Amino acid sequence: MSEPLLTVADSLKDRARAALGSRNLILVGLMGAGKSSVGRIVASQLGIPFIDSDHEIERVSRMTIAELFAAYGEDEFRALETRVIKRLLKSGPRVVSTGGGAFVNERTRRHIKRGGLSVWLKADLDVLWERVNKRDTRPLLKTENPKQTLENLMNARYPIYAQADLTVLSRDVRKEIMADEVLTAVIEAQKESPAS
Ligand SMILES: Nc1ncnc2c1ncn2[C@@H]1O[C@H](COP(=O)(O)OP(=O)(O)O)[C@@H](O)[C@H]1O
Ligand SMILES: O=C(O)C1=C[C@@H](OP(=O)(O)O)[C@@H](O)[C@H](O)C1
Ligand SMILES: [Mg+2]
Repeated sequence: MSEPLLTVADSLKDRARAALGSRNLILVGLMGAGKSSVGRIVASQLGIPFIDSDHEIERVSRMTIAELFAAYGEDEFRALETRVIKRLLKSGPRVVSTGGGAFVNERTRRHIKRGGLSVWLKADLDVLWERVNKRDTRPLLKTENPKQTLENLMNARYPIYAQADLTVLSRDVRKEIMADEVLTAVIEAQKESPAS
């Protein structure tokens, strides 16, 4: 009797899982890029735990991100974010979705670079804006002109996100398709650098 053929989708998951090994996969990029929602799908495809650093920060502090910014300011939030991400990356494999400012912070970036394979979900301004303007939970966008603020953040941060190991273009396609593209990028990276 012949062996059942693996479906294309199964082989994508399996190949990505093998390529990742015991490393963590860390999603970085601007607000609205899809780190939290795509990261969750990627983890479930890979069959490994998913953690969103913002959710973990909210869990340990018992405050929302907005409350933390309001009560302690951005610098304190960044210090807490560094500690939480350092701890989350201590063991793997996991998919860790970070908040948009995490990779921009030098200390946090160092932990991410050491802690696994980083993926930048890169999107253009209109895609990001369409997504973030539907919710008012992001303290950095509570400005007179939030779209301009987002554009300023893009200009300041994109050269830094470009230091991530991999880049995947985040566009208006289903989140499942974005997740498959992340898996494909993990496989491709392994082909280019099999020792890693
Ligand atoms: N590929 C996508 N297509 C449509 N909507 C998306 C896509 N990716 C994310 N979203 C939506 O955009 C918003 C921001 O996504 P989220 O995952 O929270 O981004 P991030 O964590 O990078 O800020 C959410 O409402 C999410 O459902
Ligand atoms: O870009 C940033 O500095 C931030 C992004 C947010 O996460 P998302 O990128 O998941 O929205 C959250 O960590 C906080 O509001 C600060
Ligand atoms: Mg998020």
